Amino acid sequence: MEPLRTDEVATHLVSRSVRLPSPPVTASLAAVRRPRTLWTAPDEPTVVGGGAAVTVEADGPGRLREVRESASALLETADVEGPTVARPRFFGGFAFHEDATGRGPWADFPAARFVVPEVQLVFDDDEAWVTVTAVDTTPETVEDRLDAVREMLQNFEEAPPEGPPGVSKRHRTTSIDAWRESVETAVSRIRSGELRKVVLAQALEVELDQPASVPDLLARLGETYPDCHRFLVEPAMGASFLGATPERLVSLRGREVSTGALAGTTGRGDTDDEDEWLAEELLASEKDNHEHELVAETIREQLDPLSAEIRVGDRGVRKLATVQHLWTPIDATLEHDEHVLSLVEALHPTPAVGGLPPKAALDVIRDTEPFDRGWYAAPVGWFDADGDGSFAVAIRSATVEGTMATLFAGVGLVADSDPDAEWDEVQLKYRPILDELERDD
Ligand SMILES: C=C(O[C@H]1C=CC=C(C(=O)O)[C@@H]1O)C(=O)O
Repeated sequence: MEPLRTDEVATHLVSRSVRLPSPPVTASLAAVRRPRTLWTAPDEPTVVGGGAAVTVEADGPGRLREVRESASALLETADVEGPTVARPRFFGGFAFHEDATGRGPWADFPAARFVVPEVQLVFDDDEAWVTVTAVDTTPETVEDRLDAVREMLQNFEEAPPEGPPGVSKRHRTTSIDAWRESVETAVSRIRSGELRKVVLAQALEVELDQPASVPDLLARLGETYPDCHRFLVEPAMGASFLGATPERLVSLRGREVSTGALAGTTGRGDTDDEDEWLAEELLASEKDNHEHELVAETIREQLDPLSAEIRVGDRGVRKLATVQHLWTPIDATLEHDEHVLSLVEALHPTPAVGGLPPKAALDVIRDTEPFDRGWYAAPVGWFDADGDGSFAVAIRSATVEGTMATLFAGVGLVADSDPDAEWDEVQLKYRPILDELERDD
């Protein structure tokens, strides 16, 4: 089906849900058809989506508003029967830059793309629900399809999990010399007062020994990074974009907002003592605290005009399998009702992935990075008919297409950043995905 452009007349959505004996998440993802969706987030039901009942795309500076308007028109008139947990939702995301170029693995990724899955499975504690949504059809047709999908899921034979596919070749988009030069130039611009912080990234293209199984890859990421947001978004054809990100951009329920600042990084120790020492060193580091404070301060400033109250928690250390980060939880209560996409628009890109001032930082990123960021470091997530929703920042991520994968990782640069230390930090941030692609032998 052709995506709906935002200037098209809305069609009529029909959606029905039924409860299922909980099937395994990975098998469900393997069973549904493209474009597939996966969303898992701490304290939220996991969602698997298959197919697209409707697709909304937009580009340019008004892309978030356009998506919201098209989606709202569809959801407001939808004929929905089912419990709230199983309600149809739009899943998708945006490119990092509003004028996305779609180079390299991003050829099929527009500047903004959301789908209502045709088949949506929601896993909430021990319960699972399947929802079928279709456009311009009768409730009876949707109910028949729901029966067929339920039967297919119940009879689906789960294949044994595949291990990592193995990596045969690697190609860096940035050499160490080019990196040193870029970091030195960025740092001197920061020292001269032109900007305060910029996040520069690299891409790593890897050739796999065999095509990666996306459901298995995501399942392994879930075992190693259980507290991260895991996501999968796919255009109908072309690459899959997936990741396990520790960074929540924003979640909105009613008027309650949850977000946080995540910036400042160190490695994990080989022993408990070394790990603790690294965490203490991170908490005491002037450079990392400055890098972090710029993010926390900007999020507070961006939420301020929309909020009746903002609550900033204590700064602590968030430990992940391969790195540890400085982390400050930030919650707010909104003054008025808002759509989550308005908050996404206000917050993206935070200085954890862009920089400060935002425009100067984005110019440095565009002028320096020799590859297209595409959807890396951009918002991915979902929203519903009430404008509630949840978005993560798509870092610790990669595109996967057949036997090719492209991994992305970046670092925040401030006045006293050292090019070689930042290079090492980028390599650490490739690990979550690379570890699941490489074979041990
Ligand atoms: C841009 C990335 O990480 C950001 C999030 C946490 C810590 C960061 C840092 O310490 O530089 C980055 O700002 C990435 O992983 O690609």
